[in-house]
Amino acid sequence: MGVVKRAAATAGPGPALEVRDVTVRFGGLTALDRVSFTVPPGAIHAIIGPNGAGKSTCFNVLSGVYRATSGRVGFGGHELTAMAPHRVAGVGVARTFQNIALSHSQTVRSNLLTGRHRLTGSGFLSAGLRLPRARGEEAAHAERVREIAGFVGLREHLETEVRLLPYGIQKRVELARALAMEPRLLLLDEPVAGMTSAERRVMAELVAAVRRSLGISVLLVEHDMGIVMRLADSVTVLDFGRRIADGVPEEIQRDPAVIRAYLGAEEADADRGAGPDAPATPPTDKD
Ligand SMILES: Nc1ncnc2c1ncn2[C@@H]1O[C@H](COP(=O)(O)OP(=O)(O)OP(=O)(O)O)[C@@H](O)[C@H]1O
Repeated sequence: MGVVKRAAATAGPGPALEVRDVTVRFGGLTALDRVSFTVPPGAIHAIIGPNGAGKSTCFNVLSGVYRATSGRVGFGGHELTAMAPHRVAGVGVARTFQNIALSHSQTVRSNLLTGRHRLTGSGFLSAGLRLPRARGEEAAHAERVREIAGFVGLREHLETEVRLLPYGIQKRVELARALAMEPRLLLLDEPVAGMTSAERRVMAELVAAVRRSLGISVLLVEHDMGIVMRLADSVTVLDFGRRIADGVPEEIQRDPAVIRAYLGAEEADADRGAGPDAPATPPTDKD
């Protein structure tokens, strides 16, 4: 992995993310029920909980995909709950997706350049006409894409079409595309899902490096408790849309309500005949 600095435009610590009393209802179902938590600048914060707890709904509210029924999400003076996804990205919040959302028939380079479009000051018209300012910008974007690709260990794959790469590397391209947007807060939706243990280790190191080297805050949804307990400074636990615990990983692992929620989920899976690979896992750091 190479060295990359935070881009000048986003230098300095970003603001805190403040989620306050967010409720989301789908008809009669309350997917999130007055959920609150804070992600301080430069922190790695995880949201965990059994299946159906409301984690994805929470991400979708933060990234502008879902509108909250009530509550607020503040980020540096911006109210995210009122914004469409492209505007959320515009204030420095980038996300990755549980299922990779890249242009598979395009190269890694063009996927990363797409991630930078919101930063293109001279606009597509002048870029199309290749005016001098646009040409300068184009070169700066190309250089930054090379740096970011180096940072996530993708430089040798820049000219490869995404569909030809192994899954674990595609997940890194997804992370790199989010970084190409020069975010101040990164929302990672199950970044190690479906990976081998070697790929998981690489991704965990990368996420730690994103915070350490770039100072970017990270909000993480992840089922792999080993990764969560190793990476996160603090954890919010959801169950049936409610926040049942919030604290440092060591506290969370010992919290009786958390243990009950996970054991309850396991019993429910057992009742439904789910096998030993059922995803609900009590939050130990041994898996
Ligand atoms: N668009 C939607 N319309 C209706 N119900 C929804 C919608 N999105 C989520 N839900 C419901 O809201 C609840 C929370 O779902 P959500 O996907 O947020 O949970 P989760 O914690 O991310 O689960 P998993 O770990 O399985 O991904 C579930 O009961 C789900 O069925």
